[in-house]
Amino acid sequence: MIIEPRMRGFICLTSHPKGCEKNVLNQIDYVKSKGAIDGPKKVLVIGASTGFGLASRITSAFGSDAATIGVFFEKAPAEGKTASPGYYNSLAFEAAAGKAGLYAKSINGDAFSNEVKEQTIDLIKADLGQIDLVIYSLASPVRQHPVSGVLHRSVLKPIGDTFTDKTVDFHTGIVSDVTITPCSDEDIANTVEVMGGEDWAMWMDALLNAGVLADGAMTVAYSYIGPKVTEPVYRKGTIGMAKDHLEATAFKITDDLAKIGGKAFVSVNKALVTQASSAIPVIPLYISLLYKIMKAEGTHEGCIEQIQRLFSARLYTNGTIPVDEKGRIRIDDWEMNPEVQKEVAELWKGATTENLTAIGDLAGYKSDFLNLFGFGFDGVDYAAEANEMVEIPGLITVVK
Ligand SMILES: NC(=O)c1ccc[n+]([C@@H]2O[C@H](COP(=O)([O-])OP(=O)(O)OC[C@H]3O[C@@H](n4cnc5c(N)ncnc54)[C@H](O)[C@@H]3O)[C@@H](O)[C@H]2O)c1
Repeated sequence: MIIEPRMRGFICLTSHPKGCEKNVLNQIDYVKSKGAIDGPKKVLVIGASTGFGLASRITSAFGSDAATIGVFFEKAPAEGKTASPGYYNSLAFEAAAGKAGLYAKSINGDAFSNEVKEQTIDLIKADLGQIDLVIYSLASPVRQHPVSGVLHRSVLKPIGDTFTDKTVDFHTGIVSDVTITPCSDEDIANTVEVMGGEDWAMWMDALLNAGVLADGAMTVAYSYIGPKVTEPVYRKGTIGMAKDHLEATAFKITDDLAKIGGKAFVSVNKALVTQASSAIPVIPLYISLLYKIMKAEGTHEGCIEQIQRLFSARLYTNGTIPVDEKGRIRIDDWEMNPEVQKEVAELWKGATTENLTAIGDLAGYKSDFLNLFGFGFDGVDYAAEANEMVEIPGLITVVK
């Protein structure tokens, strides 16, 4: 079928297999162009199909020749209906890994469930024995708790006060005010259940108890801090409470891993266009302004540049891993540069529908967003028939 983007709100309902392949191949080329990293050899990536998780899988495989197991929750294709982009990304990744002689297998299912954890452990035991790096990169709006069975839904709300500020509808370019009423205590608790550190700790516990973590194994989860303008809805809002919990969980996991000499880290990454971040009010306007400034000064990075730098300049340097006063790795350093932040704050004050295309990088935002779904890549013939039914060979699908 001919596949075109079909937008609904902040998601795109279709994705292009050839375009997703191009997206993955571009990222592989980038990692290869930066040279080898003396990095991990056997890696589990939880949330491996898009965004930072996909970039972590690609960097591990093509930067360090690592064998990778990827866990994700993606929609497989059906006749006349495209798969979700993470599915096609993973297909392309596995094909490229196979060509390069690298082990790569994937598990599609709910990572919050016991079943997916058990399947993953079985696969590690059967194929890899032990792993030396676990990347935890889930972004999800819901989590069914594996013990209580309760379905928790996360919310993106301020705490205490109603929040009003600018936001942009990145499809239309219209800048308007958005008002978000404060959350309830239950909202905070639910968001922490979904995006906090409990599931990360459960994974590490299960892997450790099963004996599938190598001596000195490391685990890294991703967090975000961001600027003052997004603080009420992000870092000081419900999601920020979840990130506080995730960051605190790193210390608990490090204690648990002491017996194998392992360590847990949180890496604070840059704000980027991903499916997860497009859903957060205010963030798209901030990202449009940030991109403009960082591109002008030559410091702009996407997921792959961020993660390649995280591996090569932070995690695997043969020296101590540098952390901030709260024990976090900072790869958002270029974003949080005070000069950059000062410029964003200035632009923010004057941003309107009329001037955003000039003062911000709305075009870059839109193009990155389309790219997430495999659209807008040079070298892909979008007018040609594409086979939506391509499937990942050997994919383990876990249905509860
Ligand atoms: N995007 C940003 O600007 C940004 C910045 C800093 C940190 N982060 C953090 O990075 C992490 C990853 O975010 P992203 O933006 O790359 O998100 P993303 O939406 O691109 O990726 C999410 C991944 O999680 C998987 N997933 C979701 N629910 C799942 C489930 N129930 N079971 C199995 N897999 C599931 C998806 O399949 C996908 O692989 C998050 O913790 C996020 O907070 C994001």
